[in-house]
Amino acid sequence: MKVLLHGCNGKMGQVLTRIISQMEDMKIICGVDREPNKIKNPYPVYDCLSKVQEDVDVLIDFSNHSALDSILEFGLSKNVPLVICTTGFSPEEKEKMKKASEKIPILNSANMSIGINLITNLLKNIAPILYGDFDIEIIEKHHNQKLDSPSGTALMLADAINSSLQNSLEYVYGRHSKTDKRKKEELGIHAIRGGAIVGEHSVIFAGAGEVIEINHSALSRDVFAYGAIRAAKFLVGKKPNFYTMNDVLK
Ligand SMILES: NC(=O)C1=CN([C@@H]2O[C@H](COP(=O)(O)OP(=O)(O)OC[C@H]3O[C@@H](n4cnc5c(N)ncnc54)[C@H](O)[C@@H]3O)[C@@H](O)[C@H]2O)C=CC1
Ligand SMILES: O=C(O)C1=N[C@H](C(=O)O)C[C@H](O)C1
Repeated sequence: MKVLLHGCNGKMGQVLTRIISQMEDMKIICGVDREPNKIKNPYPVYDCLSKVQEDVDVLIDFSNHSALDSILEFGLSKNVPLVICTTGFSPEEKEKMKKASEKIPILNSANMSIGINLITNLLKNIAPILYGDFDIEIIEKHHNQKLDSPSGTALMLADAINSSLQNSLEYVYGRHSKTDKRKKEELGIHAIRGGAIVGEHSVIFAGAGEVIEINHSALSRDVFAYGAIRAAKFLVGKKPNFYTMNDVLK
C-alpha cells in the first residue's frame, strides 16, 4: 500500500514515518508539509499537494484544519481515499468533508485509539440512563504544543453524549466569569495544557451520592499511528462514503 503522508514533519507524521518504515505491506511514497525541509525523511517531501506526481493508494493526514480544501481537492481530482486525523475543524469544514465523501471514501476521527472509540459507544448507552440525576462534565489534558482547544476528542465524546439525549445539552467551555449555578442541561468541557501530556480524557458523571468517572490515557502517540494505519488498510477499496473509526472496529 502506497501512502502519502500529509503533515509528515509533525509529531504524528514522524511517529508514522518510524512505524511504517518497519512494515512490509505499507510504504510512504512521499510526504507533504508546509515546512518541508525541517526534517530529513527517507522519502521526498513537498511543500504542497499540487507538487505531488507520485501515484498513491491513500492519503493519511495529521496536519492542520486549514489544509482541508487542498486535501479534498487532491483526493477528488486523483480519486484517492483520505484518512483525516487532524482536529479543530469548524462545522462548515466538516460539512465540506461529508460532501466530498459522496465521491471518494473519507474516514475521519478525532481519535484513532480503540479505547476512545469504545468509550464513545459506551457513553451513548449510559448517558440516557444517568442524565437527570448526574451532571456531566468532560476534562481533557494535552501537551503545551497543541493548537486547538478543546480537543477534537472532547468534542467527539460530548457529541456522543448529546446525540443520545436528543441534542438537548448546552456546551459550557470552562466556567470562568460565570456567577450563576450550573443548570441540569449543561455539559461542561474543560481543557488543560502542559508539558508533554500525550492525551487524557475524563468524562465525569457527578450525582448527589456518587461519582462515576470514565478515564482514558494515551501512553504514547504510537496508539494513534497504529489506528491510522488500520484505518488506511480498511479504507482502500471501499465505496465512496463517510467512515469513522467505528466502521473500522466493527
Ligand atoms: N485523530 C487522532 O487520533 C489524533 C489527531 N491529532 C491531530 O493531528 C494534528 C497534528 O498533530 P501533531 O502531529 O501533534 O501536530 P504538529 O504541529 O506536531 O504537526 C503538524 C504538521 O503539519 C504541518 N502543517 C501545518 N499546516 C499545514 C498545511 N496547511 N499544509 C501542510 N502541512 C501543514 C506542520 O508544519 C507540522 O509539521 C492536530 O490537529 C492534532 O490534534 C494528533 C494526534 C492524534
Ligand atoms: O493534538 C494532539 O496531540 C491530540 N489531538 C487529538 C484531539 O484533539 O483530540 C487526539 C489526541 O488526544 C492527541
